[in-house]
Amino acid sequence: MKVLKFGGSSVQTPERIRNVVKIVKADKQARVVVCSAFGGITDQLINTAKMAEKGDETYKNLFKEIEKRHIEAAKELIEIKRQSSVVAQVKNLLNELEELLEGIFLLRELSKRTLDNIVSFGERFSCYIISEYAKDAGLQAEYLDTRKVIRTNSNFTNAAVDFEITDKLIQEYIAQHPALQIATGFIGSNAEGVTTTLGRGGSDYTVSIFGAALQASEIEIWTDVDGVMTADPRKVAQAFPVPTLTYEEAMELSHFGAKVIYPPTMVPALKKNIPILIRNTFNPDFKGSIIYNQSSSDGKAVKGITSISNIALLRVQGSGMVGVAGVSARLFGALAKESISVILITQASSEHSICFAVKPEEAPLAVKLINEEFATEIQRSEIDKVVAEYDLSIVAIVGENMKKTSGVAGKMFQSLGKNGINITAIAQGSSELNISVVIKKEDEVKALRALHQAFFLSDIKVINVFIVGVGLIGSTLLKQIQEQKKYLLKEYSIDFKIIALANSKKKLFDANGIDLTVWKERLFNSPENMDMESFVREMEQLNLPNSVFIDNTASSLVSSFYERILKASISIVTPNKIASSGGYHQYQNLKDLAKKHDVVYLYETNVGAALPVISTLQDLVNSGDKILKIEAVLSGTLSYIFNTFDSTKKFSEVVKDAKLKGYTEPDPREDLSCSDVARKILILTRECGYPMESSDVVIHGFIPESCQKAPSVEEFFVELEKSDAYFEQMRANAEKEGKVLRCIAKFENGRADIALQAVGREHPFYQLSGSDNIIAFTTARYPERPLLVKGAGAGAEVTAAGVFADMIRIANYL
Ligand SMILES: NC(=O)C1=CN([C@@H]2O[C@H](COP(=O)(O)OP(=O)(O)OC[C@H]3O[C@@H](n4cnc5c(N)ncnc54)[C@H](O)[C@@H]3O)[C@@H](O)[C@H]2O)C=CC1
Ligand SMILES: N[C@@H](CC=O)C(=O)O
Ligand code: NA
Repeated sequence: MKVLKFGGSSVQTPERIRNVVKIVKADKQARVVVCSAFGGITDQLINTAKMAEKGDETYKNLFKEIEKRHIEAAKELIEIKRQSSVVAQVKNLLNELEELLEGIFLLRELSKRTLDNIVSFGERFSCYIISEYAKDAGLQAEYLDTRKVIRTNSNFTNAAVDFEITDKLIQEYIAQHPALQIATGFIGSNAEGVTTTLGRGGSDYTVSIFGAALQASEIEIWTDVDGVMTADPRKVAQAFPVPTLTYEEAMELSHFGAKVIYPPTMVPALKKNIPILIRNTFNPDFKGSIIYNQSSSDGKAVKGITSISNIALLRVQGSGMVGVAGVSARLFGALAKESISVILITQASSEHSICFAVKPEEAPLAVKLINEEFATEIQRSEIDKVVAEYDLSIVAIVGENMKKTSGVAGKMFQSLGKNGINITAIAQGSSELNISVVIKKEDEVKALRALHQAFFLSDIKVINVFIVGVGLIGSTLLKQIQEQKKYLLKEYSIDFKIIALANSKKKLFDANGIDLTVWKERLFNSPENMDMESFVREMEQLNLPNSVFIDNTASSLVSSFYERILKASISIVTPNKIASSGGYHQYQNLKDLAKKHDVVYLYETNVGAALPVISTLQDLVNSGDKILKIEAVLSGTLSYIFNTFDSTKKFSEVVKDAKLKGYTEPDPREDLSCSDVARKILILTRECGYPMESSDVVIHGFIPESCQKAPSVEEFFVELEKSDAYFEQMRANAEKEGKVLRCIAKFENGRADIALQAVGREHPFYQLSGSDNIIAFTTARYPERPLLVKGAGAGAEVTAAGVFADMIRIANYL
């Protein structure tokens, strides 16, 4: 035998009622069906009564609405030949309600007793109409006004059930009434037969009472969600229903906001050990959640993540508390006197402070009470004056199996830490059913998402990506991400979600992720103009976990925001060399900030594009090797130029060709003037531990002064053409000696310089082609034959691939 309950949203409209009856009809074991008032009616009844109490005559309009809704529902649901008698019965009830309201209006008085009576009409209307419709639908059904069987005390609006009498009344009634009972939720009556209501959670409680009294095999609570969810789906989109949970887990989860079921309503079921199923009326084929007394064997330590959005934290501390008995008794006694409920408590074993959370609206009174209670100690400076901290949230993970599993707390704190979420207080009940942390309110949703990710989606790691710069490198990167998306998801469970894109003109944000097949159109058509300040602000405000910022520009304005971005606990990947080659202090500061905020700052493509140059150097240094010398060809552009330039080509043509092939900087003067190489060798010296500045790098430039000084890229090319003969001469001279030209950067004995050199066959840099870079590390461990890194050092594909590889490194770290 089963008992079922359908809440207000399940019986909101005639169409939904038809669906409910269909579900009931399909269930041969259903014995009692408890229903709530039609969705919204209870509140409307209360409002109507309150308006009448105030003498506001427009209460009559509200009453008319209530009247209309029920008569229309009856007309729509009941077959023609029985309609008039059912409508007449509804009208009788409505007349009774109308008279009651009139009485309130005349007397201007609304007692709790009267309010209970008024509110009871909601369930009486709905269950009567539903029972009549059920008959039409072919069920042998009857209306049960539960005031006949649920006996309570006279604590109106929140009456306590007398189980001894109630159980007996229910058992007798059901024994005498073989038809399916459509029973009113929420209401009962006292010993004198006066109507009462059961307080919060009303109809859930009713079905639990019936289930327990009848020793039902199951209690089904039909609602508008798929079950008890792993997290609030309005805050965590990936939340999913928990298949099984214990009564205790359900209570913990419900206590903290997941309002699927009101905890006390489970008590009768729990006492008789009756499973409670949570089912979705809008998705009846889904099996929902089962709440019973077996802890699950699926190995999942955490069942759900939940939160209380707004709390205040109070701290009572001082030397006068250490080892003194009775402090907490006085503290919580003072709060209890004013019925202030304490949500969470922590005390360190030093006994120096007690910290606890209350509702923010109760905090001022709590502060006052405590300061009064401990006035003497405060005056003697034994206890500090207590103050409240506001705008905080509690986030908790819940699960019975946590006590059997190690590392759960570690995982919780790690995932919060990595997302820059600071923990103000921690509490774990000794039952180990719940670990709660107090954090800033603004971090609540981020924390829920990060924890949900860590505990439930560990199979798929979503990395939220913000990209500025979608030129050559940026657009190639997007293409690569799109091509590789499926593979990364399948092989590594990494999901790069592009949340924002921008170029120098437009920006586009979409918290649901931007579809990479249409990013160009979307960015182009975006109504939002780009400015870095608002881009960063929006990124900060979104406050998404596992966020990564990608800078694919060559802009110093963009890199000037890195500091702020790292401080917001957002990792950075960039091929832009400006930050790493600016002031040494800034370079070091960014590295320190990344460490401090537990995020990652990667810039491998600053030198040699995707070639493992910086990481190799870091490995050498970190493992204790000593760098004696670095000699390198660090410009893909210059390498390409000198590998391609021969007697058949003009120098200026080859430079244009390099630009076309995507090797040059956005401004090719930077390549030709060696300032790009200077930046790269400077970065390498810094990675070796030398605090060098760009002015310390000596450049023996080789382009004529007129080119060097050209005020624009166009004029630069004009000047370059004028110098074609000069470059041809340089090349021919080298060729005569059997040599080739190479722009070589060198770092040795703390000194860095760059010069164009003619090298012969014996030189390790002689054999280069395309945009090859080569880097030779002579170290204590590689003294004679240096460690060489060689390969294409510029170009869109390799550079984007290097950026992508850094992103994957971060994804693996987060
Ligand atoms: N081409 C290559 O082989 C390599 C390039 N790099 C670096 O990659 C970066 C990008 O180079 P490319 O893609 O060739 O440049 P690009 O000129 O093709 O694209 C730059 C992008 O940045 C955007 N942008 C510029 N200033 C901006 C601002 N203030 N705010 C927002 N967006 C801005 C532009 O609108 C454009 O979308 C540069 O820092 C370059 O040094 C690094 C290694 C190799
Ligand atoms: N313009 C650069 C690109 C890589 O940093 C080069 O030519 O090497
Ligand atoms: Na590199």
